[in-house]
Amino acid sequence: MSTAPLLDVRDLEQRYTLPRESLFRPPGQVRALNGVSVQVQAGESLGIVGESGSGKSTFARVVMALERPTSGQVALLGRDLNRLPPDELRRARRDFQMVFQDPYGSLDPRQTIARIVAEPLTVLEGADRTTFRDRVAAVLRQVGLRDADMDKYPHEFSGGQRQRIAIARALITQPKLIVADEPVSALDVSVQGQVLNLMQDLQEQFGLSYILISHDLAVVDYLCDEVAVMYLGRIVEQARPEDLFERYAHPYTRALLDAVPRTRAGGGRRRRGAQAIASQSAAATGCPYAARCPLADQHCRDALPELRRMGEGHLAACHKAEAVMALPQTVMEG
Ligand SMILES: Nc1ncnc2c1ncn2[C@@H]1O[C@H](COP(=O)(O)OP(=O)(O)OP(=O)(O)O)[C@@H](O)[C@H]1O
Repeated sequence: MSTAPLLDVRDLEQRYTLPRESLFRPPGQVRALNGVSVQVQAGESLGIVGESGSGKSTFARVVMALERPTSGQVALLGRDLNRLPPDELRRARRDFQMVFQDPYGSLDPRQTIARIVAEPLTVLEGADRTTFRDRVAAVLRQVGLRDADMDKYPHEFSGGQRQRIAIARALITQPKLIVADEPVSALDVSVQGQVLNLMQDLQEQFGLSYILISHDLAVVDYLCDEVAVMYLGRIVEQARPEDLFERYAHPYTRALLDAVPRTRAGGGRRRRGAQAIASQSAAATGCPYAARCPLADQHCRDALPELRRMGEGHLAACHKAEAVMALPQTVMEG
């Protein structure tokens, strides 16, 4: 039996016009999202990985309806968020919340934890924040903090605790989807696991879905049912984590895996190594990855590869996918 997805993203395009370099030249454009389609089922989690500049944060902002896409659709529970009147969009925000990367920068230092955590309710229900103390206390307990913490200020907490506070703020509206943009990358490695465990527990308890954006493949492996690999605004591979790590079909996925040595199932999480910044000056035709790809031939430079099925639930946009899958996939023996 197939059920309607919680989130249905279709053909998302986001172009930014760059400032004119000179009066005599037309302004340049960045195609931050280039035809992204993806679905998330209720209670399931999607990881988005890719280098800096691949469009991950743009995807998060557009899915959160913080910016309107140039074209394409973001439907949550069957409602196209970009077509909702402002009032309905404000009410719909109850169902999707965001957790940001920086637990230091994302919490207002002048506000108490109670006010910070109650903020989404204030926006939604417009009532006085003091009436929300019981609900704040309840979510603080859910994230492993104490009732008394609500009268403190952010500087009194460690990085991991601040991220728990940010998660509490996202949880307070009882959302169905939480978009988490690099939720643990600013934290010590020892604390990362605790926050990911908490996110997993909350998912089981409340049937939440996550979109988890990370440059760290180990993080998405831990928490996600499915992983999409982005390169220059496109999804170039999408699969269950075990397939992505053990049967990857795109050379860019291999390059990402090579950049972060790790072991599966061993808790061998590590911080990222040096990551190249992807260039947006991709040729209009051909595979955007061809210039960096060791397997590229003339066909790759001429024809854009579409996403195609490589196995059950496994998509890859590579003319050489079969050859990539036939390579010894030994990079994971970290
Ligand atoms: N408001 C904007 N105006 C112009 N260009 C933008 C804007 N936002 C993003 N971009 C460009 O869009 C591309 C994708 O950026 P985005 O921040 O989404 O990538 P990312 O994968 O999230 O990178 P990072 O991991 O560094 O956050 C980049 O080339 C970036 O410079």
